[in-house]
Amino acid sequence: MIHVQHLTKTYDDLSRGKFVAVDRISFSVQPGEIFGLLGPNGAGKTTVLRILSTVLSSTSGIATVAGFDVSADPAEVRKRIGFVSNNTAIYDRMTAWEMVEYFGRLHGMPKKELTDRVETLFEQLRMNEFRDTPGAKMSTGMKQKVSIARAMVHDPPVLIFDEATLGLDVLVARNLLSVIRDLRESGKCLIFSTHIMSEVERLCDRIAIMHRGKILDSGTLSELRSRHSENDFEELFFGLLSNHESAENNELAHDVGAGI
Ligand SMILES: Nc1ncnc2c1ncn2[C@@H]1O[C@H](COP(=O)(O)OP(=O)(O)OP(=O)(O)O)[C@@H](O)[C@H]1O
Repeated sequence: MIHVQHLTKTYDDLSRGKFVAVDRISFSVQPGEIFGLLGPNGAGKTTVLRILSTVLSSTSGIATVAGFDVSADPAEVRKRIGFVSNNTAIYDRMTAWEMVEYFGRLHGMPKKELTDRVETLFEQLRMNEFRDTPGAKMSTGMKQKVSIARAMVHDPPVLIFDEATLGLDVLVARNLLSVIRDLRESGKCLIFSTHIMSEVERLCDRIAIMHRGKILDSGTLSELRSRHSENDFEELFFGLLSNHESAENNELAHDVGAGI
């Protein structure tokens, strides 16, 4: 469903010059699977997800969603993808219902189909008690549900959650994780990015650990544990990060020594 191969993104940064934010990464995600992108701030997660959702172009490499190339067929990709982040704008004066319906209209959904779909979503995400509440009066949890509903209104087979639990209290975050599990059961293809280790441990079928633009390793939790002979996931994660940093520093020292 999602295929990423040797994907690279270089930014022209005023202070850092050419900066490689994503460095030749590859991964695939299948329907009915939750794929976790785990990495510290600045690892490159958001950049990858923004390329997949067609809002950012890559420098090189290939990314396809449901068989459509993100650069060649962005409109086809957008039809098949929903994006949930932690900073989706919620309009103060629109009600929950109006906001979700509005996004359905943007996707060109016919009236009857749209009304049925919004009914189903409000039921599924338990949003009926605040369907007429305007954005200005919503709690953080209500706003997050509206963000999810509007990302799902066109029933995309792929859903991307970018640091979606950031700033949520534990109860709301827990509820979101359970919604994501339900989506997996319904066969959706899901990518979940976070810097919180316990979330990927509890939720994800496969995990890619990202740092400084690279995927350091990926696999199921048990594959990662056995490959690195480490049962404690936190130890495993920090071990991978610090090995990578030492290797990069050694490479740099070698290049400086050789006058490169
Ligand atoms: N427009 C830009 N111009 C220059 N550098 C950028 C730009 N956008 C992102 N970066 C840099 O690219 C790197 C990766 O950023 P990105 O936001 O993808 O990381 P992330 O893993 O999502 O981290 P975070 O959780 O902090 O958002 C960072 O060093 C960031 O400063």
